[in-house]
Amino acid sequence: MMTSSTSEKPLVELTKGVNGLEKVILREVRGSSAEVYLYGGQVTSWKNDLREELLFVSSKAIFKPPKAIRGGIPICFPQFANRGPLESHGFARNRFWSIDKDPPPFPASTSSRAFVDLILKPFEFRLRVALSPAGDLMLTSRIRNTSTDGKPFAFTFAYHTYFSVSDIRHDSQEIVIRANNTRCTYNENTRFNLFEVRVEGLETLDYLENKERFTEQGDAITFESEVDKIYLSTPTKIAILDHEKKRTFVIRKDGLPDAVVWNPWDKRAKAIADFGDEEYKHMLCVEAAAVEKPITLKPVASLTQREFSLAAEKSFLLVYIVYRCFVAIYGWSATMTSAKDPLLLSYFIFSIPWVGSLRKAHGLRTVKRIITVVINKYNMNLLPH
Ligand SMILES: O=P(O)(O)OC[C@H]1O[C@@H](O)[C@H](O)[C@@H](O)[C@@H]1O
Repeated sequence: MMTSSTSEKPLVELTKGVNGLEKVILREVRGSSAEVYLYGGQVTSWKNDLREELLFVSSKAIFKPPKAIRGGIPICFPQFANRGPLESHGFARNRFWSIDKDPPPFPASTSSRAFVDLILKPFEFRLRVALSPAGDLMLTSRIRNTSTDGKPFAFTFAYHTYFSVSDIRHDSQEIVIRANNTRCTYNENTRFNLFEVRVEGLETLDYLENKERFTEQGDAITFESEVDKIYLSTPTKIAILDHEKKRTFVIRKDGLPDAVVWNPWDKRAKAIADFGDEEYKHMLCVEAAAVEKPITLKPVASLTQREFSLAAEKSFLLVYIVYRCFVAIYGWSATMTSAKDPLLLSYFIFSIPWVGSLRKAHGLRTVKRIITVVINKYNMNLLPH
């Protein structure tokens, strides 16, 4: 399992973490790293090459059995939430896993040298956590039906990922008007905030909320209250855009059709003992999952493999705005004029001084609003499905 590097620190290191619990540190030469606790087989840290933490772990997390660690990537297995007779989210997240010294060969080839193989017995749940040279985090679960009673094995599953985000809330503004000694205030919840955290890839999909089925509206998902939704039949790629941190998380998943989106918001946060009252602002769970339809393994050693990877890409607000404007203008002119590319390009170029003069006359805020309205109106997704 352990691989040496030419740099000072090893690529894979087994060490002690909080409360003396064993953890494995994965490092890549460019500086990215990840940490995995054997307790829960749980990733608790993933840092990019600038050593910025990308996952959220609560300051109140209890690193002690039987409580699962609040944050990182707990694994929900063999039951998601309370959808069955077991404890909430199953037991994989509060059992001790072992290092799998002799894992069976991996079907998928990987260029990663920083990885660890874990196993949860007696179920034969094998987990590989790998860090790619570019700093992407990859988790692969291989689960075998080891039952000898000839029965199939059905389970639900989730990689319950807690992402670290700048501030999940919409930018709420209090406007105060004074007239004749009367003070009038109102809260404007600006849906036009370009800095909001948004999830793309789930719009227009069906979701379950409190066991009822709804359909998401056309816009990308933004947050202004508690969210606990299970999106169904989701694409293999979902993105979380966080312009304030200049970061886009790209989640890629295979064999996990659902995606759970969870943030407890202020009231529920207060009711969770191992979670800070204000911490909901800086976390967002987007979980690659199989919830609605359990995964069923036939009897006699049948095996399934479920993959999941995370990339954190730098995003630049200006480039994003320009891109979205271009896409919006393209969409508009294609509908209105059936114009061809050179004409579209000229629309785009001519729009730049127009944006400049609008800014002079009405301020940056108005320009931002107009741009966002156009973007939202045409709802051009950044990600191809
Ligand atoms: O407190 P737990 O058991 O870790 O669960 C946290 C949340 O996990 C989410 O995945 C569920 O959708 C929520 O319903 C749940 O509240």
